Amino acid sequence: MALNGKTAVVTGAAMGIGRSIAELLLQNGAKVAILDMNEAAGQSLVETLNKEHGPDRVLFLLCNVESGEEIKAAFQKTVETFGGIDILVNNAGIFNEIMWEKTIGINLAGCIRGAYLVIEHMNKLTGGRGGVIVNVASIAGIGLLSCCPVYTATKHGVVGFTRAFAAASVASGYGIRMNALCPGFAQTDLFSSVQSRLGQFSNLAGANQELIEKLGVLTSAEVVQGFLELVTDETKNGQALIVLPKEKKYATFPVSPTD
Ligand SMILES: NC(=O)C1=CN([C@@H]2O[C@H](COP(=O)(O)OP(=O)(O)OC[C@H]3O[C@@H](n4cnc5c(N)ncnc54)[C@H](O)[C@@H]3O)[C@@H](O)[C@H]2O)C=CC1
Ligand SMILES: CC/C=C\CC(=O)/C=C/C=C\C=C\C=C\[C@@H](O)[C@@H](O)C/C=C\CCC(=O)O
Repeated sequence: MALNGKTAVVTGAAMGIGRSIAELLLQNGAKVAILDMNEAAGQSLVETLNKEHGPDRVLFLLCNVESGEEIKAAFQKTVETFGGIDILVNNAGIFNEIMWEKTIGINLAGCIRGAYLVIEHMNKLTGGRGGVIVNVASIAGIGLLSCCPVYTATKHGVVGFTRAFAAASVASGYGIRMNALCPGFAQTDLFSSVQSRLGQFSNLAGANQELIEKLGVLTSAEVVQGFLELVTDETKNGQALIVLPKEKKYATFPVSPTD
């Protein structure tokens, strides 16, 4: 899929990894709707991006991904403004083992909510032109992080959802691909706040620090290297792309237990 002239929606894009994804999409000729619950950061980013990329290519929409109504309204506004939705990036996420139900509601349910609500705009069976969804998961969606069982569960959930949705979409003829981006640690506000939000297993902060030192820390700009491949390469569906400071690789999964 060539990006020039396509329309993308990126959740949680006012800052961090989502912001870098929005910038990359704009640099490649796409129009972008930035959805976020941080209105001040979102508005300020749109002013900056309008100056860099010209008017009428970026839209900020206040949206909490915990609300299906707000996501639905934001998608509708995007379609009215840009004429459709070709790409959805479910990026909004939090790290909070103390408020663990909220973590599930945003990281996992928010992703499912976004995907199910964008189907009506993309589904080839109902007049849509197809599209691609990228879910921002984490390496914690492939392996474990013992300091944060809930965060780990949400990201494993996102990877499982991605693989099953991708297969279901092919089997149903929707014309919608879905892939997961799985970065290691990245220098963002979420990363900086981890120590104060560990909750039940805050005793394992030291082990987490050792893992951070072992794996290294990415910049947001480095994280999104590989993102374009998941969007543009039509052969990529149901894939999970791991991004670390020194390598990028696709995750491999065990064969079906029933084979
Ligand atoms: N920073 C890291 O080390 C890693 C982050 N990730 C994932 O990347 C994604 C982005 O994380 P970061 O950029 O690090 O975080 P961040 O905290 O820097 O940015 C997250 C953005 O999402 C927005 N947001 C949060 N809750 C929201 C909600 N309910 N509705 C709408 N917007 C909401 C925030 O306002 C913020 O603009 C998350 O899904 C995170 O789990 C994955 C691997 C590593
Ligand atoms: C603490 C979370 C901070 C930021 C968000 C995030 O998603 C970061 C993920 C970064 C790296 C995850 C690495 C996971 C690696 C595992 O697959 C194993 O290779 C690690 C093996 C043992 C770790 C044992 C332990 O966690 O104590």
